[in-house]
Amino acid sequence: MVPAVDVRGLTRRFGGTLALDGVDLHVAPGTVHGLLGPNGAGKTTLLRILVGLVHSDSGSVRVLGQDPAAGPRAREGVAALIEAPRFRPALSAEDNLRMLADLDGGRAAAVLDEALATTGLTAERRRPVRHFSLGMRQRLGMAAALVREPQLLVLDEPANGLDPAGSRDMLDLVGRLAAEGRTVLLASHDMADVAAACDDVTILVRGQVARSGPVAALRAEAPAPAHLLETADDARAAEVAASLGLPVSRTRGDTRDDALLVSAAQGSMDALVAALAAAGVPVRTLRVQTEPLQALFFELTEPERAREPAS
Ligand SMILES: Nc1ncnc2c1ncn2[C@@H]1O[C@H](COP(=O)(O)OP(=O)(O)OP(=O)(O)O)[C@@H](O)[C@H]1O
Repeated sequence: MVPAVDVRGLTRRFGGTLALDGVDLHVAPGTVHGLLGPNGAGKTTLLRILVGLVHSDSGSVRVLGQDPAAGPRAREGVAALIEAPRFRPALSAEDNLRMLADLDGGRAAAVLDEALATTGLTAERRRPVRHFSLGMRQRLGMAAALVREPQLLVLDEPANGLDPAGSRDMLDLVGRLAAEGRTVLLASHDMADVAAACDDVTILVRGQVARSGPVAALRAEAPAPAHLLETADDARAAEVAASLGLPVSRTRGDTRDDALLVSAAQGSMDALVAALAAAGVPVRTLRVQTEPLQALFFELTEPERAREPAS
């Protein structure tokens, strides 16, 4: 099967900045692939190269088996939402879509209706876009990508500007598109979103791939996660944790100002809970505070900070 994205040794320099430095990226068809990285890591540059907006300096790039730099015909089947989409403010949502996608014919009307419905914009379709909020523009950007009926969707921070409900809807939409057999490559700063929505993830750091693989494998590789612990007697609980050699610090709790933070693997947490029970200290709350992917991300991007005890 032809990979949706096959990038090898990709390099791109802007003046003195090496934005991409020997990047390899493989995205299997029908999967959702997340691209994570701190500000300036090269995510947007990589996505822009994949859709032919920026050229590479060296390396090989194949998107749906084609070289995206070869021209628009080579990019058929690919649609993107990168940066704030631009629309004609005086035109309605549907007129903007019609114009952007250069739609005509019967099939086009059905595609347009479906794109508006999928992005939750049916009721707003006749409103001029100048009245749209940032989140509605983002949805319309997604609709504009969908009217092209892409096999591969390239999304740069698709939940940007969306409220929590909109952000959840966007994730659900990504899941539905993948279930239809489409491939999605999305850059995001939200680890929880990536962990929830993606099959695979690539972490870029300073233009290089720091890690790439299935989300489950990367989570398993993550350092011991921080657990939030609330008990009936935190002072005693801290002593019990310390006696087991577990790093413990104070933090703000879910239900009150004071709680404990214990960084340990699952097995050690099981032992702690048993020890607390034996010491007569009831546990009220115990949950993972840091998403494992986030812990791995911090270890890769800020190794000094990741090793500091939480305060
Ligand atoms: N057109 C450009 N001209 C000069 N430098 C650029 C250009 N585009 C990107 N860069 C630089 O390349 C590096 C990578 O930028 P890029 O936007 O790809 O990172 P990013 O991972 O998408 O960051 P963010 O999370 O902030 O969006 C940065 O140092 C940026 O300043």
